[in-house]
Amino acid sequence: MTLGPVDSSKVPRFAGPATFARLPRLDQVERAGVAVVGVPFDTGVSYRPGARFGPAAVREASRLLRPYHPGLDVSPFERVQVADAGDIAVNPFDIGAAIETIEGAADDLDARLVTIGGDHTIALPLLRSAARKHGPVALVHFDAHLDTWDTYFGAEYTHGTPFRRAVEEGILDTEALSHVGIRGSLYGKKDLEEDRRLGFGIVTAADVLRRGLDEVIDLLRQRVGDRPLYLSVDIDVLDPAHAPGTGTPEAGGLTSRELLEILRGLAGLNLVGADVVEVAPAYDHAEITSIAASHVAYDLVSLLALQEKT
Ligand SMILES: N=C(N)NCCCC(=O)O
Ligand SMILES: [Zn+2]
Ligand SMILES: [Zn+2]
Repeated sequence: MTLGPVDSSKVPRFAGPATFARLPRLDQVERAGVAVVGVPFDTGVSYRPGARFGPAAVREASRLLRPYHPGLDVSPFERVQVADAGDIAVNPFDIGAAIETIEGAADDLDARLVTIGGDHTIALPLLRSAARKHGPVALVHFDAHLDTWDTYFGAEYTHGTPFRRAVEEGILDTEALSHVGIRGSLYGKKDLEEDRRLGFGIVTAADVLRRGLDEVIDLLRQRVGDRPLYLSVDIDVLDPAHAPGTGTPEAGGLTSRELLEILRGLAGLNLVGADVVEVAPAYDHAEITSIAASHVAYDLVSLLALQEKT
């Protein structure tokens, strides 16, 4: 038996504290198989700040999530105990210290994690922790941006550089790395050359439109195979119409429907952890972005739940 969300037919959805999907806190359950954890950190951003308020906004926007996922035919919170592990208390003044804290907290949490950011810097310590448990992991990275740049103002640990650091550290399986949703201006053609040299394959936002969802899903599944897989979702992979509340928006992105369909197409892969990052609520309107992110997180939880034997 699992302890599920607060029953919305008994306690109105808009009442009470906002845990993710109104789930129990981690300290209210004996053990969780899947934990949703927040990382309120945005010291790594290159443009608009504000993703430190992402976890709180996504939890608020998650009040309307219901317990059955028809697209994946699963009741995730029955299939596995899911709990909200709260926020990791990270140092907002010291990026290195924050990275260390995130890595340690992820190691200590005895559950598969869906992490809510926070800016994209946080993917690096989360990948380190995943690789410590599973060995180098495959990555499907949804983003408008490559995030394989080298440095900003001489800084190595930023939201534009986590995946280059991860390849350098040997924590990614370089046979199985994909970006999805890439678009927008670059610093130069060499950005793409270096990204390819690191081992990444790119599905651009235009590819999603022109090649279509099924072909894209097939390609991603083939590249991942049965390797342990980490999914990282930068909410700016969505078009600014679908996610205005983010720090580095780029025109011409995916719809939330396309993103959710691709995620569902990855069901059955050996998912070991996931994040959704870069929600900056100050630029949001009518919770458009945080609702999209809460649905992404629900799909990620559901994908993890599906892997549990019944
Ligand atoms: N990870 C995100 N969202 N953005 C990276 C943008 C890096 C840049 O300013 O060039
Ligand atoms: Zn991005
Ligand atoms: Zn990113």
